[in-house]
Amino acid sequence: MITAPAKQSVPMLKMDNISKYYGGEETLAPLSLSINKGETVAVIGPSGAGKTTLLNILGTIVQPDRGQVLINGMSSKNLKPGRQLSRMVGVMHQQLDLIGQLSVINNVLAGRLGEWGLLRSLLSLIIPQEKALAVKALERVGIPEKLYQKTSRLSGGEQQRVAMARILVQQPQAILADEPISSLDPTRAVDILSMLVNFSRENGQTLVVSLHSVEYALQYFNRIIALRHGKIFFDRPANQVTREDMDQLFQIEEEANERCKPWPA
Ligand SMILES: Nc1ncnc2c1ncn2[C@@H]1O[C@H](COP(=O)(O)OP(=O)(O)OP(=O)(O)O)[C@@H](O)[C@H]1O
Repeated sequence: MITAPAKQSVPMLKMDNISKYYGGEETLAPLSLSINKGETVAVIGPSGAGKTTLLNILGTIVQPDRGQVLINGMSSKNLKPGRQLSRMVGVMHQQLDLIGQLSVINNVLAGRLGEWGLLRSLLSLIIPQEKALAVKALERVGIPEKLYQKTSRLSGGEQQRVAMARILVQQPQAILADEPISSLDPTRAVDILSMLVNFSRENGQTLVVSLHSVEYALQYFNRIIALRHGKIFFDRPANQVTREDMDQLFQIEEEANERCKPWPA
């Protein structure tokens, strides 16, 4: 009997030999990786390793100097900004990109801008469009009562929830979040991170998050991509990462130690 070959699914996110230079310095070395649909991935590494740059390239916010990014099998260069791109990837930046002067509902509905044309987007500032979507998303992140509040009056943790509600409303196939818990205390950090991971799992979305906390990376994510000096230091399932891997990843540079030696007498 002849059996059909197993159908290979297209990776959700793929980087082929990506390089990025800033001021002549190599920020990302030729780097390749592939992330499947529905994977939850933490990107970790020392400060300056290139985590934000990697996420920004995957999110098509920054263009690589060499190589190509494929999103759901399509070159990112061919994805049209607007509806097509917003259905594929949603990005949560460290700074959240909320407009403080606007009410929460308008910031949440900004997740729909990719779907709406210019006129509808402008109209929504006066008469919020698809209000039910915003209400539902705010209920899911636990702050439905903040619907009409001015966003700048919310606490840091509440603003983080607004940014999450905006992603829920956008419903991209892949969510890229850059240090989504950096400004939060440990209890709120756990709330936000578990919410993000649970929502993306429920919706079958791919999730890629950059994190400083190794502990949270190992606890919440299936796969860990570790960067060091713009290169992949290791890339493996979270349950196969060892203490030794982490020690090596974060070890202080020998040169840095040299620099810190006391002056000779
Ligand atoms: N727009 C830019 N212009 C110039 N240099 C940049 C730019 N963006 C990043 N870099 C440099 O690229 C390197 C990697 O930065 P990146 O922010 O990607 O690292 P990171 O791993 O996210 O760091 P952190 O954990 O501190 O946020 C750093 O040396 C940084 O100074």
